[in-house]
Amino acid sequence: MTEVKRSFNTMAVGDTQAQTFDSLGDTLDKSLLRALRRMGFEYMTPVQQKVLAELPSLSSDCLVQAKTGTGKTAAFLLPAIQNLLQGNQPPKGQVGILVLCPTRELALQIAKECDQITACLPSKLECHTAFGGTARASNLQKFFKGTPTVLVATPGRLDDILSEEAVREKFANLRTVVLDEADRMLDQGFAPAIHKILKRIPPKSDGWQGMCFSATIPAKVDDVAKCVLFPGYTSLSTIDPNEAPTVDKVPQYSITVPHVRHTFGALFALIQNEYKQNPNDFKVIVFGTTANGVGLLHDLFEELLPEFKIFELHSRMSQSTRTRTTEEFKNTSSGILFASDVVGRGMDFPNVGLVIQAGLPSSVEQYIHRVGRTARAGKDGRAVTILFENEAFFVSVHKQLPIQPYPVDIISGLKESQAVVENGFKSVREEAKAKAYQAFLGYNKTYLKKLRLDAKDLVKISNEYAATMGCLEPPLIDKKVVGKMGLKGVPGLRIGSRKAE
Ligand SMILES: Nc1ncnc2c1ncn2[C@@H]1O[C@H](COP(=O)(O)OP(=O)(O)OP(=O)(O)O)[C@@H](O)[C@H]1O
Repeated sequence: MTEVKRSFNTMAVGDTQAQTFDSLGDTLDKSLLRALRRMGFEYMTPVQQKVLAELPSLSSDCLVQAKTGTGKTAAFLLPAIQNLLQGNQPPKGQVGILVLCPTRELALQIAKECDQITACLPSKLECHTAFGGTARASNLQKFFKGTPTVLVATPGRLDDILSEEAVREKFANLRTVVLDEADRMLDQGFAPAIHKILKRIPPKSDGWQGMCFSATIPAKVDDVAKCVLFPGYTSLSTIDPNEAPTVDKVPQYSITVPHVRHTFGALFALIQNEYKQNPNDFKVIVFGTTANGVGLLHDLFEELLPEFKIFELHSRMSQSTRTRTTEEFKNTSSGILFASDVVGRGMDFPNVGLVIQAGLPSSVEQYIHRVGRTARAGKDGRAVTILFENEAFFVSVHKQLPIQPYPVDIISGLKESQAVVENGFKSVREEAKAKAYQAFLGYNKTYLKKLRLDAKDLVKISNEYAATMGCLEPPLIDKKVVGKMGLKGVPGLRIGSRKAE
């Protein structure tokens, strides 16, 4: 196999010059070094250098923060695997390293990197995955038949399979637990599953190593992280507290359009303008706010931009299609991916040159992680966020983000681009529009205060959004859904079943 040199040698750790992995002959097993060379990893990235040099021992507990796309995956896999190789292998068939991460796509990506890192070991070190959307029974059968020394899992499925005693027994000799995207793993969404998992694996007092990694570590995560870290754990960061938390190499811009309906036209004009400036290997991710909103953008832009390869990735797709599309977009040299936050964190799509966020990001952390899908592994990238007036507070509130107004005038040409968009919408299915309309209402309902809107205004702008899509009247919404959204009695909604239409 040829060696591809993908070097981070320009990235020093503070004042220290980047070092080669080969200089770690005393720390890392020769087979791991050989595999790293094969992967094209010659120099350590700052976070890899810090972890491998500054951890008191390879099995020490740690909380590690480093910017997106700077090699955190290898930074946790290498010490954990090396620790096993130093005589700490669990008995055959037992799980030694458990990695928890938020999405299925990320679990597969981490498992792939683990396989690459262990590829030159004299005997195979198996890495298994466990995540939802796949056949539970056949997955478990593979797990029991094989020797899953490493398991990369999402919390829901792991919690589910740990209800079986035979599965729990596989964890009796655990050496390391990693929380990748630790802040996400410990937030309200995942924390209940994580706590249940922690009750079902051996207690922390058994001495397993805890490792928490993320590009964003809010102060409060420190408290929660303690459930996997012993007091006195090592805290490492490659980010200066006065520095912007996003990758320095990414110029970040925003475009504020007067009304939400202009978001489509602005996105169309922006893509065209960016393509004009950088036509070679034009590889872009456009993040939308909801899965159905992303589905709609995908359907629309497939009509509007037939000359581009268009992809979509969101939670309303089957797992097999998600996995296939992830691989295709990883391997393509150009194309536009319309995505929801299922790929907002951790995913490594090589050579994405531009990230666009259409609509309000759900949090500043989410913004930072999405921007981090570009400028990875030392490459360049750009990021543009399109907001409508009520959403523009995002830029003024988060002054730590180096966001500038987009340097090209998109607004004065909006009329023409809107006309093209409205024409494109004629070919989009009514069902896709209705779903996007409902998702738009639901998403923005949770941000009413920040958007400085009341429920009545929200329905009004949602109906304008529907009109832009070419809906002659607002799509019907089920009475139950309206109740769940807390919009009962708000004027302007059309209540009823779409099935009956
Ligand atoms: N030492 C290295 N030399 C060259 N390339 C590297 C090195 N370490 C990692 N990479 C590459 O850099 C890219 C980003 O790595 P990785 O996905 O681990 O980043 P990350 O810090 O975990 O990002 P995120 O915060 O988005 O999860 C990957 O393509 C990976 O193969």
